[in-house]
Amino acid sequence: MELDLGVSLLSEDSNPAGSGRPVAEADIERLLEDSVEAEGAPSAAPTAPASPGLVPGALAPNRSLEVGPLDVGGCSAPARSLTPTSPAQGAQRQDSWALIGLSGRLEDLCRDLRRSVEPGGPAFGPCRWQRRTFAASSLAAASVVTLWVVRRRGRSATAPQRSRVSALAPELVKVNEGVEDEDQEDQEVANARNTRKFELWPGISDTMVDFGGLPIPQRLADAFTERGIVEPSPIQETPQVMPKLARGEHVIIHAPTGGGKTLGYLLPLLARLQPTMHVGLQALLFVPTAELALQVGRELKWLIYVLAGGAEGMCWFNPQVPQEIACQVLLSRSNLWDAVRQDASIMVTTPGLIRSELQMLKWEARRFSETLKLFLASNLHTIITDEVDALTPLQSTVAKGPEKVGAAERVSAFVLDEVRSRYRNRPVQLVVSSATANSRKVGISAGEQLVGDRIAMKG
Ligand SMILES: Nc1ncnc2c1ncn2[C@@H]1O[C@H](COP(=O)(O)OP(=O)(O)OP(=O)(O)O)[C@@H](O)[C@H]1O
Repeated sequence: MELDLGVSLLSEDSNPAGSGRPVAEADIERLLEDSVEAEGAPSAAPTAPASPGLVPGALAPNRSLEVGPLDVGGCSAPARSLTPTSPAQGAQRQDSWALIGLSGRLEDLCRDLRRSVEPGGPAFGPCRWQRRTFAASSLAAASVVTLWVVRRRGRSATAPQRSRVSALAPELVKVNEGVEDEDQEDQEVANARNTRKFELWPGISDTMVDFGGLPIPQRLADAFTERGIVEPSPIQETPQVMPKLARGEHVIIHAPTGGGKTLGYLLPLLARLQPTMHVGLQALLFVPTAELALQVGRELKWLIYVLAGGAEGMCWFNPQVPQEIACQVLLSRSNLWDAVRQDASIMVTTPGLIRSELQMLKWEARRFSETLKLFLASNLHTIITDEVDALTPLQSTVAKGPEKVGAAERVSAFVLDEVRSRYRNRPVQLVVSSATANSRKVGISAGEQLVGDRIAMKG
């Protein structure tokens, strides 16, 4: 990890040449100016005291605010004096700086910044969604990043660094020093990055019974009994599977063929379907072949039928949606547009199909490409890759053609990029299932490659 991450973070929004170029003093100045100009009406009056050195209330025109000097990852900004030209600008600037003094905001900001510099983390997302706060507090935020990166390298911030940050915003130093245990911090950061807590089974008022650590509605347990499913299979009752999936954590499920992996990932997925405000998939499920897509689709449709309360039932998580359209199995490119039109919640498909559609749209119709991006990313919270060994480049030597090589990763990366850049860095749960018992190692490393984390599980 580079020490100048803070600088890149600053440059992401402000630097048209993209990240990486050191931020010039003019960029920092422009960020501060932008934050004043872009905010329009003054923000709500801050309820906590402003940072030391700031007088409460608006900065009067011609009254100066002293900032710096600051050294962020090798880019030094000398002390400057910012002078508002109107009372409104003064009020906004004062509010912006006062935001730095709000410890709740600060904790959020610091957490997001830590997340963004975590290796493999969703780089730069927070700059966009926290633009207001971030732009307003760029100088201080960059200092936090610098401090934190120094901590990650096992060294303390230098005394001059500390005193500069402490002079600028003492609360930032406190927040940084508040976390003593690095392991605990890492765990916290990883959890915050990966998980998104949902109410399970929203809209279902049945009694819940336990199935492998996951509460399931009584109506489903009864239907299982009729099918001869009276207790969870060994992989289904492994604590690392359904309870973790229900919490939104990434999981690699590895068990021999017929071990019950499919049900193991489908139940938590169904439990996590949410009422959504707008159009778009909630879960994308990749399988290597059309036959498998049909098989998984059939299982999903049966589960949805039972959960919806039989033939006439609507979707439990959104009573305005008929159960027939909740899950779509995509077997041809035209099916994809049916799924978009019908606003499916779960799509089961082979990644090659979506990939070829995306490629076509790139050349043919940017307008449709926007629609598809919206459909794929606006509500997405889960990507499941079944039979991962058959879908990754680790198998590329035996793959039949370029379309099969890495399509799952490419589509996942495409969708994740969309989610990160447009939807406030919303975490997406990644689930990987591998059945090839005699190539456990391949399955796990392929899974890790897709999930982007070292996660192994017993099973
Ligand atoms: N707990 C259970 N008790 C009894 N039968 C089960 C249980 N869980 C799943 N099954 C049944 O076992 C069969 C195989 O399950 P499933 O398809 O989920 O296995 P899998 O591990 O996903 O296999 P594959 O690797 O082939 O995808 C299915 O018919 C399913 O309905």
